[in-house]
Amino acid sequence: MNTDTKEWLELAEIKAELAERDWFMGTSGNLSIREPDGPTFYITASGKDKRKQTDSDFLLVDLKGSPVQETELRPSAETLLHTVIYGKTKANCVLHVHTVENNVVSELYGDEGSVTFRNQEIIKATGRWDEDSEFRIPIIYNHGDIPLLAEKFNLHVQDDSGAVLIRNHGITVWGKSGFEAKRILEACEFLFQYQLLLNTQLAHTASLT
Ligand SMILES: CSCCC(=O)C(=O)COP(=O)(O)O
Ligand SMILES: [Zn+2]
Repeated sequence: MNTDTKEWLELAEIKAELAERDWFMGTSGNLSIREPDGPTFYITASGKDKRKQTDSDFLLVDLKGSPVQETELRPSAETLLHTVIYGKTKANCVLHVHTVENNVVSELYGDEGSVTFRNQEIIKATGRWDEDSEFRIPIIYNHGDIPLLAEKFNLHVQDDSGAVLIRNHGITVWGKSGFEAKRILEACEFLFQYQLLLNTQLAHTASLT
């Protein structure tokens, strides 16, 4: 496996940054980046500690998620979600992380099927620049059957950038570049932390009155 292509190095850099944030607890998370205009993408190997940097962190797969080169590595168990995005959008990077905050938000708002943010400057980081922009993140059930999960996930993939929460599991975001995908992911996690802190403060204030 060629480990010094531009895409490999970019994905390795993103992975290191997300690891620095401690967003890969318990081997969770998976990341991918598409080869330029290509039908192949690099994806994290399954089950690894993504905080570690090694020459076998990623493997190259096709749009069905099958390795295109001889390898002992297994692609991420959630590769199908990445193939859904690359198959129907012009996205070039997909990031999936489990954080306590994204899990708690997904549980709090899961019955509503989505969580919507408004009146937050950081919404601009998702590409929504109007003052009254809303940012709605769908929340889907965490089906253990990955093809079924991918089918449900597919219903929320239309644009070249976006985000979907999987209930009590994690978030998957995508963008036209690694930079955009990371920016959206960071904005989402900011909004989750804000919402949880706000809920706590409001509950505290209510308990005093
Ligand atoms: C250990 S978390 C369960 C699997 C998961 O949700 C995940 O994100 C990591 O799976 P992978 O096969 O990509 O390592
Ligand atoms: Zn996961």
